[in-house]
Amino acid sequence: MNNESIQQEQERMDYVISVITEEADRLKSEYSSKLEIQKQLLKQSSQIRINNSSNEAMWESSGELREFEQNLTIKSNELTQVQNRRTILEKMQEDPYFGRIDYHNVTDPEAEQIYVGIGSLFDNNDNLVVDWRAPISSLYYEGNVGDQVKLKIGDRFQAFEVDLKRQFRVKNGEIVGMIDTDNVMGDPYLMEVLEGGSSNQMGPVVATLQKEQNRIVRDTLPRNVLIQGVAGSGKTVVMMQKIAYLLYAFRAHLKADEILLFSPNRIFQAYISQVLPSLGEWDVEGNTFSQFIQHRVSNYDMIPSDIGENNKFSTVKGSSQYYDALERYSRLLKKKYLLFRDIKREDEVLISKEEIQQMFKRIDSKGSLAAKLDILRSMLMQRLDELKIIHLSADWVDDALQHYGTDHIHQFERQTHDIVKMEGYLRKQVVGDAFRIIERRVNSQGHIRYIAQYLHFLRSIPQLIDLSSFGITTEEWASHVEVVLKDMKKNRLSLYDMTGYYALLLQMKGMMTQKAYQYICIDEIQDFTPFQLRLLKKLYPRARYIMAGDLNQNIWQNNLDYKELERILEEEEISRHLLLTSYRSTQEIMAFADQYALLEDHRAQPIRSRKKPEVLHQSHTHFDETLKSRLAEHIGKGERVAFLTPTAVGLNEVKPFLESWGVDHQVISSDDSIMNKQVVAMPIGLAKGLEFDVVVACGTDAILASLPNDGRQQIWYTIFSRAMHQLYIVTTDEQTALLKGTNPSSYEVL
Ligand SMILES: Nc1ncnc2c1ncn2[C@@H]1O[C@H](COP(=O)(O)OP(=O)(O)OP(=O)(O)O)[C@@H](O)[C@H]1O
Repeated sequence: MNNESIQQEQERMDYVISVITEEADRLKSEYSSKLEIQKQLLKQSSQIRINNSSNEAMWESSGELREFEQNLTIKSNELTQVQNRRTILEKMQEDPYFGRIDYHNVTDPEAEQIYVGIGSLFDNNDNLVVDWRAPISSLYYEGNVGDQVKLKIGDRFQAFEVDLKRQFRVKNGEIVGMIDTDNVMGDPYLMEVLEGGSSNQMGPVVATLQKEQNRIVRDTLPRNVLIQGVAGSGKTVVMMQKIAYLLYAFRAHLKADEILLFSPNRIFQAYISQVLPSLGEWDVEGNTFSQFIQHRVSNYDMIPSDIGENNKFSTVKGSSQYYDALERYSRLLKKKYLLFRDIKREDEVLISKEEIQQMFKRIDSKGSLAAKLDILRSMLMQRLDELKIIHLSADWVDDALQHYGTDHIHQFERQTHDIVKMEGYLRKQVVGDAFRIIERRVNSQGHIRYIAQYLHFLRSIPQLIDLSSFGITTEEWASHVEVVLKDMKKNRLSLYDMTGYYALLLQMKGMMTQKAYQYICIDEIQDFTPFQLRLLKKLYPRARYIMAGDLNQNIWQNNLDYKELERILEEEEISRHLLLTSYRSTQEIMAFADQYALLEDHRAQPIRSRKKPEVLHQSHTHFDETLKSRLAEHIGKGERVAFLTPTAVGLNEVKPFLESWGVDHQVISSDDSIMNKQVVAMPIGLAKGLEFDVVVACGTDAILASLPNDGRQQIWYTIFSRAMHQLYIVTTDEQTALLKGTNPSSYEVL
């Protein structure tokens, strides 16, 4: 590339930056004046009062208030839009675009040119920068020089030929690298990005998004999408870019808060939290499934769980059979087994549970259990109205009247000028006050013993599910229910029971008000149980599902297979993609890790090479010194190092080493930690989806032996594939079971 072209490109970039700065300055003052208006409106809103001097005045003033509130919402949306655009412009001032494409329409030889960046920019009618998500920008991702690419522009397909593909590397508005790429060279900037260091936060990947990834990002037709792929193949990257793409492509109909994104844990959630904002998309709701359920069952604490603690009981509770059992049980509840409690005023039974049971039986409803319970609720409210009339002359009302303050009585007297009427009013008030709380309880179905009902459901499981197919005897199940009961008494529930309990609540209470998400995006889908997914489908039946996962990383042994997934999504179309190129780890790391992969056809195709993984035996005398000196080298280069163990128990082996070494480090053993140190130690359950420059895989054979056989390979595969550049494996001794069956030429022994 000659200096003249670099200079020309820099001149153009300088001009583009000046246009960006102009728009940014204009928006700055627009923002200030809009903010001022907003403040004024807020001030006014606090002064508005509903005029209730007459019905007419009340209607009029409440209409005004509504109009005022609408206006306020519009203004606040405008303010957010301006602010979002300002943030994008701020980023573009530093790095206005990353690519240029020269092309022509095959039916028209006139040459065209676009510059592609994270946002669009216009100078009068000139499109100085095209958003990476615009249809024409696909040429940057799909086209190599000389290629013909068919694109759907508007509603028709057109074919384009790429004449030039230029990539820029820009720092603070200066072009520091510029390359014209062709088919032969591949993507040199991609290699540069991949050779770079890892970070505490994932960034957007728009400049080097690959063709196969771009296709998935832009494929919006199918209702449901499943992105499968080997570790580090960019499943998360694609999912995040796809969300940003959807928000651009359907901006007229889709708002960011209509997308719900599930992450495997909160540490990962923090890791990806900046990707969408840096693409100009805020407000996508992120959640872990545990948080999602805990938020809905707030009266219980969730018992934390670790890999290997999942036992045969959780397998049952995560299964589709358990969900079927719950639905059958709910149908049975329409006829019998519902557990009610008396409706009482203090100690006095107003409506006994037997009476409620009779009322429920009398309801002839063809609808759901929830609908039948809703009818019951109305009947109970009616009954309470009758009881209120009866209670007007009750002794307890007489007693209450004795204790009424004289001021209160005088006030009524003044209003009525009639002693008999006054007493009537007072009695109504006393009864009304006493019944209000009872009515509220009935309204929220407080007469149903939900917790007891869930326990009853648990106890009924042997009649509803063939437990022997899960290797469980009826006696074992019964003693397990006792354990759950003990936990419930301490206000604790496992994720599995909390989910089951919530699903049963939904059957009884109906769907309650659920937000209408248009898209549910699930990363690490293999970590979900069939039960959890059926619950989500029940909650959001009309949502489209975008899912990413890798069965080789099924460390929780949740028994989800993709056939089951189709059934759960009710045979709706699922567009499947398989990504095999590994962008994260080197060829040597993946060659080693692949020996632990269960799926034959999911073999990684890495594109970088470095050193083979190195094995260190703890029993060797120089173990400590060797490991320390190796790691010190990495740390000196600014690389991030993670000690990863199969379970939290494994951390006990790592801690003494790190403490005696004295290196600044962080031991992460719970989901709510913030990862911020260069050296960390954590169990793999918390490192799902993360990556580090260097991984030290630790875990003695004793820990391994405590894990169920089935999940071990997936655990090791997941641990090894977190490493980008270098992998160390620490074993207890030379005869370790861990390396049995692996090819000795795939690693070095230190
Ligand atoms: N096209 C790309 N350009 C640059 N980097 C990429 C690209 N695709 C993926 N990467 C990088 O590869 C790494 C792995 O990506 P990502 O985490 O999305 O993979 P994954 O398939 O979700 O992995 P896992 O299943 O192990 O969680 C990240 O550092 C990501 O930034």
